[in-house]
Parts: sequence; structure tokens; C-alpha cells
Amino acid sequence: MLVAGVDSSTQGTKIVVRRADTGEPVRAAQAPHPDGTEIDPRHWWEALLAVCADGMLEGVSAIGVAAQQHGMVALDSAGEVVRPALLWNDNRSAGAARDLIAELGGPRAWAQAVGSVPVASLTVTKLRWLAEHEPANAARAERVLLPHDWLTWRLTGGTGGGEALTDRGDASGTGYYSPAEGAYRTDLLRAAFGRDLATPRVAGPADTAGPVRAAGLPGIGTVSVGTGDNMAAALGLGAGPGDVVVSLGTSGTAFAVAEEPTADPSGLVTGFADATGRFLPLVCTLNAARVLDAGARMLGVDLAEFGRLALEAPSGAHGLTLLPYLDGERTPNLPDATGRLDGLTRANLTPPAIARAFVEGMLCGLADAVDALTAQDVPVRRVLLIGGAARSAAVRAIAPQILGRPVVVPEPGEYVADGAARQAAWALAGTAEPPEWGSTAAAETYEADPAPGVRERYAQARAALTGTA
Ligand SMILES: Nc1ncnc2c1ncn2[C@@H]1O[C@H](COP(=O)(O)OP(=O)(O)O)[C@@H](O)[C@H]1O
Ligand SMILES: O=C(CO)[C@@H](O)[C@H](O)COP(=O)(O)O
Repeated sequence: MLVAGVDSSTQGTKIVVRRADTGEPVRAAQAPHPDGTEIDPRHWWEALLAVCADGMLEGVSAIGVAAQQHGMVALDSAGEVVRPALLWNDNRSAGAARDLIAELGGPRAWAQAVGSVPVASLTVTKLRWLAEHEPANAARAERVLLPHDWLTWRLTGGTGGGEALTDRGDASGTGYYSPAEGAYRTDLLRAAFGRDLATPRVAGPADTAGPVRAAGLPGIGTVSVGTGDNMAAALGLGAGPGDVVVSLGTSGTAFAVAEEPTADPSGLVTGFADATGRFLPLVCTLNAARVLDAGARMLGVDLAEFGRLALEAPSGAHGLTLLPYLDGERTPNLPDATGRLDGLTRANLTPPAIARAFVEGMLCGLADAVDALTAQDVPVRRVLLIGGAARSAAVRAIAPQILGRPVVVPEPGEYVADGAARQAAWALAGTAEPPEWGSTAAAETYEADPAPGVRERYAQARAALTGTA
């Protein structure tokens, strides 16, 4: 029996087909999404149809969708989107986040209410922005979904009979759902938007959303409830207690599966739920793999050559320090920040030093993320490195220096899509726990002497930028 898992992430859609019982890979495909921080969801649907073409779903008995978290998909009474979705990395609602925090009585009140302090990424702030800036669109909105909710709904029939569903994991990133209570905070949604909006029913981790009823796709009997991409990655990796996953995709994330919810009033750690009934404390940066993409483009080289250059320079990049806030930043919360390259001299203005500084700067943001998790008593027994940029030999070699501990790199793969496929297999099996699909046995461990000096210079540069030096 075969299952399929879909990852509809920021830069593209990926699909994997695996055997339901063992997880053995069978086939895979991917299709890109257009760039930008707002996007018409029909592009996600078209990418999903593209990866399902050419017999991809032949013999598949269940399918699940995981997607980028937080995106605001507002629908009207006919089920049409009222405007392009605002994505997790769209910073226009930063002011709305500040207002919402003040209105509820400060960050601690939010952390206690929903496990997270609003920043521009969270859906609740996008709803406030919509109400304030696009009253005509806001007036048409009847329902709010997240990217994975919308795709799952379309798969199961959409306006032709699908029920809008979500799961705890993705719901926990909205800012109007309490993972600790397992319930929506409709009062917070109403306070943000000015009136009620319909929200999808929160189904259980192994529930079925229905059969595939979308035109142009085979009538697969089981669509699992789906989840957010980070929750799916944890499920795909089989992350256990003590595992901290560092993912270097469009976003940089550090997260762990936890038995208890977190409520960090500093706002650094967002207290999400996972895809199995547990919790997923997570730190997210806006600047990860695409920092390297931009650096390589600037130097006029491909990613392989960029990595080779980075390894040519010594640790510390001859004194260069990159603050990688190329898309603003979410953690730390600096939505209007821009990047900064400190320490330039005539001697160090070389491609190797610049490439090294880009890799080190990106990784320093993630090292701070891991520290924020440990400050919330999240145990770190080992660090697992995944995501597109983990394919870079330079990143793999430099990561243990900057993270200050050995780094386990599982075989490169699509762990979000794998998690979605494993959830589909779980829905099919109807068991209490997801099927055992083996572990990260093919992982390689990278070790190196820690480079605390690099992090100290980074912290100084960051403090100078934020005026806290
Ligand atoms: N060998 C590599 N070296 C560095 N970056 C890479 C490499 N391969 C892929 N990437 C980068 O990984 C990113 C995509 O990662 P992925 O985890 O698929 O992101 P997302 O899930 O956010 O769409 C792209 O920015 C791409 O340039
Ligand atoms: O906002 C977050 C997590 O809170 C991001 O991690 C998004 O879920 C997008 O992920 P990628 O496209 O980078 O996988």
C-alpha cells in the first residue's frame, strides 16, 4: 500500500510517495512557487496538481498535506479568496502586532493565552492589518484558513462539499488558538478583526478529512488532516525527546517535540503544538537559505562554489561579521531591520571572507534560536540539521563551530513531505501512534571546535544595531 505526502512550502511544492508500512521511498517530484510575500493560493493548487501529474498518485491509498505556517487565506461566502494570501514572512502587520500586544496588556498576557507573543508572522496580526487597511476586503471575509487547511479543503472537494479542517499544530500558529487548552480563542480573533470569522474545525492527529474529490485527481479514499511544515518535519524525522531540529529552508527554525506547552513572555520561543498531540516550542528566523542564495548571486557564483569559497576562509572570516537581516527579522523581532556587514578592511574584502561571513552570520541567528529554546528548559541532547541549506558542505562543516555542539545531518531529503506522508499512513492505519518508519540511521555527525568568538562579535554587532550595546 502506498501513501503520498505534500510539502507546500514558501519556495515550492514537493511530493513524496512511500510505502505505508515501512516508509520505503517510491517516487518524488517538485514544482516551484512564484516569489513574493503575498501570493494567490491558486499558485499552490497549480503546483500541487503539477507534482501529482504523470501517474504520481497511481496506487496511492492516502495523502496528506503539510504547508508553510501562518499564511492568511481569507475566503468570502462563496469560498473565493478575498485577496492574495499574506505569508508568514510578510512584515506589513508588524504595527498591528505591537497594537495587539498593548491592547491585551503586554507580551506575558499573550504568552499565557496562546503560548506565543504576536509578531508580524502570526495570522492574528494579518487579520488586524486587513481590517484596518482593506476594509472592503475585510467586509467580504467570512472565513479564515491557513495554507494547509485551504489545500486540504480543496483536495476534499472545496466549495463542492469539502469540510474546512485543521490540526492543533497549524492552528497553534494563528495567535487565536491555545495549544495548552486545545481550544480556539475566538475572543482574540474578534478583538483583532473587529467581528467573528469562521475557523476550520480542529481534527485529531490521525483523523481523516475525507476522500479526494477534486477534479483532475484520482479519488484516493483518505486525506489526512495535514499540519504545518515544521510539525510535519518533526514527524518525518521521528524527532524524540532531547532532539532539537534546526531547519535551514526559506525560514530558519529550531524546534523540539515537548510533552508540556511553553509560554515564553520574551516572544523568542513560540509555543506551538506538534502533529501528534504533544507540543512544539519553536524559534523562527526570516533569514536562512536565501541569505546564501543572495551571497552567491552577489559574488556571481553558484551555491557549490559559494560553499567552497566559505571553506577557503578561516573561522571568523578575517574579522567580517554579517547580520543577515536581508528580509527584516522576526527573531529577534526587528521587522524593519536590514542586513549589515561589519568589520570591512581593504584586506578582508575578498570573496572567501564574504562567503564565510554569510554562512557564519546565518548560523549565528540559529545558534541564538537554540539558546532561546534552552532558556525555556527545552533539553538539547543532539541537534539535527535539515532543510535546503543543509545540503551545503560548508554549512555542514561550519554548523558545529557556531552551534557549539556536534550536529547530526540526516540524509538529505524532504522531511516535511515525509511527515505528511507518515501522517497519511497513520490515518490509514487508525492506530494510536504513527507507524514506525525507522530512524535517522543514515545520518552523519559533524564535529568541530566551537568558535565562541564568532558569536561574540555577532552579538556585539546585533547590540549595536538595536541600540542595546
Ligand atoms: N547545496 C545547497 N547549498 C545551499 N543552499 C541550498 C542547496 N540546495 C538547496 N539550497 C537552498 O535551499 C532553499 C530551499 O530549501 P527548502 O528547505 O526546500 O525551503 P522551503 O521549504 O522553505 O521551500 C533554497 O533557498 C535553495 O537555494
Ligand atoms: O513561520 C514559520 C514558522 O513559524 C516558517 O517556518 C514557515 O512555516 C515557512 O517555512 P519554510 O517555507 O521555510 O519551510
